[in-house]
Amino acid sequence: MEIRPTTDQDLEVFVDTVFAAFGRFRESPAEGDGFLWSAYEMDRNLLAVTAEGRPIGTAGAYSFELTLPGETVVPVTGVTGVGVLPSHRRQGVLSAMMRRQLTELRARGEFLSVLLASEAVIYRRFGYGPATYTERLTVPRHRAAFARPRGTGDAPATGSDVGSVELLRRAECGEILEEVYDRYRRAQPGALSRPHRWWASGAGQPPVSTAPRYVAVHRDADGVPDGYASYSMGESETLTVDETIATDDAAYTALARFALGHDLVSQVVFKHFPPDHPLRWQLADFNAGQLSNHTDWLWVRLLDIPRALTARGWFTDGELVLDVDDPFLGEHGRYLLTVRDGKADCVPTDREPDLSLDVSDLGSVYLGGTAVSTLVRAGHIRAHREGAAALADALFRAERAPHCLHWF
Ligand SMILES: CC(=O)SCCNC(=O)CCNC(=O)[C@H](O)C(C)(C)COP(=O)(O)OP(=O)(O)OC[C@H]1O[C@@H](n2cnc3c(N)ncnc32)[C@H](O)[C@@H]1OP(=O)(O)O
Repeated sequence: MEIRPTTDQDLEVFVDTVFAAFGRFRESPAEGDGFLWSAYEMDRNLLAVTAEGRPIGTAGAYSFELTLPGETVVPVTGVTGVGVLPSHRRQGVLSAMMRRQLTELRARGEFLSVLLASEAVIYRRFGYGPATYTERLTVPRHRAAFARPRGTGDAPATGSDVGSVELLRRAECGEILEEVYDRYRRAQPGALSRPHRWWASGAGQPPVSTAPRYVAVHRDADGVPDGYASYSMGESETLTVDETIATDDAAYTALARFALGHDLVSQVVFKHFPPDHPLRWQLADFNAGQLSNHTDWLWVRLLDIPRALTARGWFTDGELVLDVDDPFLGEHGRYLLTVRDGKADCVPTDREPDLSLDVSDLGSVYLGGTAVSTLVRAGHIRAHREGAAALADALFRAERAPHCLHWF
């Protein structure tokens, strides 16, 4: 077996191999998936081939930006299109591709890679940890009344809207979606960029794909778009919102009100509902909205620990010694992390550790979406002194729960 880089000439064979690994036929893509492969960067992908030259495995890489806590935007690799033909599984093909890919990413100077895992049992061994989560909120319309907001004097009350909502179709508002998404993702920890070629080629799920959708565009008091909700109405009088993107809470609330105010609808499903979103608190009946499909979304892998830890913003001062194992790459390091005034310093140390952890666990806590204390209680992370987990919880916290809804 050989693993080789691909070029544009390999696009067809790469796509065919990915489809075969997923047991799908290219001729009948799943509804709304769009043409994901039109965003492939063929100079970044890998193909595993047999000695006879037959393709058996694929691993792709996209160039994204990721927003870290503290509104820091950094380059990351989005690993994608990973597959091995059913005839060649459990013989180490994926492991060889992952090793090659991680080595190449480091050689390019990358310090973070991310992915969406098809199965949660695959990627921890390669150093990835689940770092953002998503869920679905279903609200029956007859229970969707909003609580009366508390107004203070002449100031706008929470949930009151000084803007407007315009109803458009997906085909007529591509530029607005792209522009609003870009402003949103720069301030949202855990969010990924959606490069122009994704929107231009419809590579992804709605509303990136050009599947027919209605789009409610929210504009602020000056008429500038500051949010959108892409949605469709389907079976069982259900209105399904693909994604709600808003640059502030007022725009989000206005779009939620818009969706929940539809006639001929008995329930509204908000896909990709952010885990810490206040919408349930805004409804008169706290239990009106049912959360379901809570699942992992973005998995994070640190390739350069000091660089990754000093790149993000921090919100509490403190000092921790982290003892980090990276079994897949056969590495081990002990680092003194010192945070002062929002910035971190991270240097090798031989001091006694506060916490011992695997690099995959560091990936899970890195964006602030998984509490260190949870992983201590789960037996993943070892705390060596009392108070270490609580301090680490406070340190790794982000300004809000990280959330990613880009599908790739
Ligand atoms: C980012 C993405 O693209 S996610 C998409 C991932 N791809 C898919 O889900 C498509 C369908 N599945 C596949 O193509 C293959 O099963 C893959 C790519 C997941 C695994 O490829 P393989 O070449 O079989 O993996 P490999 O032989 O290197 O396995 C390495 C280890 O992981 C384990 N492993 C690999 N896949 C799985 C799995 N799906 N479930 C449980 N264990 C797994 C193997 O048992 C092995 O364990 P060991 O080291 O203890 O023996």
